[in-house]
Amino acid sequence: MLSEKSKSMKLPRNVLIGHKVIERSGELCQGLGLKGRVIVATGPKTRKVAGQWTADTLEENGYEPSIIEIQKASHSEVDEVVKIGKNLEVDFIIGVGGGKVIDVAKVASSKIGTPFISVPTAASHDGIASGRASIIDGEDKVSVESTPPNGIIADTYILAEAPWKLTCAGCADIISNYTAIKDWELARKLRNDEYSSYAAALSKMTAEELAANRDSIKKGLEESAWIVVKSLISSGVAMSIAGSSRPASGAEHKFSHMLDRIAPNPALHGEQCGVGSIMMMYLHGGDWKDLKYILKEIGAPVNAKELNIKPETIIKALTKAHKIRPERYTILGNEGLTEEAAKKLAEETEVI
Ligand SMILES: NC(=O)C1=CN([C@@H]2O[C@H](COP(=O)(O)OP(=O)(O)OC[C@H]3O[C@@H](n4cnc5c(N)ncnc54)[C@H](OP(=O)(O)O)[C@@H]3O)[C@@H](O)[C@H]2O)C=CC1
Ligand SMILES: O=C(CO)COP(=O)(O)O
Ligand SMILES: [Zn+2]
Repeated sequence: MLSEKSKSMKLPRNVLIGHKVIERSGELCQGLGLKGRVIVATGPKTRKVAGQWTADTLEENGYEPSIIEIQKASHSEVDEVVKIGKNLEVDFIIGVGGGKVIDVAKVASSKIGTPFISVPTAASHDGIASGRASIIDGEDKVSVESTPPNGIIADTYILAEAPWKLTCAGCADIISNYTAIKDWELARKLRNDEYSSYAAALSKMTAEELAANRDSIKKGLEESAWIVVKSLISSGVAMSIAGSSRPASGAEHKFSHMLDRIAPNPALHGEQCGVGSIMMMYLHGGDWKDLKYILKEIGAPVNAKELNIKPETIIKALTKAHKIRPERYTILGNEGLTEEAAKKLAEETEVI
């Protein structure tokens, strides 16, 4: 009954995008009513690029920052941040870095119950703006529900200087929304899965916008960082609306997560999702050639060789991908692909 229906959505409140907006970190935090002590979680490289800068800016604005360097997205590092945060009685946490740093800071702030500000230094995937976090937990490395950032500071000057490969991976993560949506629609039809047409439309539109603007995505162009980070934020919001990663994660993500488990040297998250998306689009009977063309134009990998992953590992990942998060129904079904079908799929799409 409609009268009994309820839904809670947590979304970022203040988003600052632009050239050297890190200098306005204090202003964003004040706008959110934040005061006092803050942990600035950052990485060894990203500290030099933006972490120290953020801490200095906050200090100039009357905050008391303490910098913590994150090495790995692991539970022990989350626990360490939580411990330090409780000891210092911090008022909020800022994550300044790539996905690893953002996820650790996101989960730690959620555990302490403090606000969280996301300051991505690389436009590498859509976790920078979402309420999802991916922490290494033995075999398990899919995202889990956490708290979305209260604020986002996306400095295009920093993002444009990040390794270009990371930006291309972010684009591919967005392009993979095309197949994630197809899987979600399938699960709705076959399983009556909960579905949000708003979240699906936003996710699809985000991929379409990025594809339409791909000519402006070029190395060294600050405009590119704008386009990509806006898309990543939009995709993150789609996930927050849905209350799950469904709008941005389907069979192509299962394939990527399986590669993370079995490949000796996995490629970047978005790179693997992009290649997975080509193959899942083929299975859906969609225009996989166009999707491949878009990825190629962006400069993202489109085959096993470019991922630097062996063909046999690709086939194995295809046959085992359905075992990731089995409750999420996708084009891979409950049984997954046979080895022969997986080989044929990878060959026909020229992934191997
Ligand atoms: N929450 C979610 O929904 C999702 C989370 N993930 C997770 O995110 C992580 C991957 O994130 P990703 O961003 O690709 O990789 P990392 O955060 O591991 O960053 C990759 C490397 O790039 C460096 N780096 C980042 N920004 C810059 C910059 N501007 N200049 C120079 N170097 C830079 C980092 O430095 P440093 O050493 O300082 O960190 C690091 O060495 C994984 O843990 C993955 O599981 C992936 C997808 C979705
Ligand atoms: O990467 C994501 C969306 O792009 C999150 O997906 P998962 O929930 O599959 O980790
Ligand atoms: Zn992703």
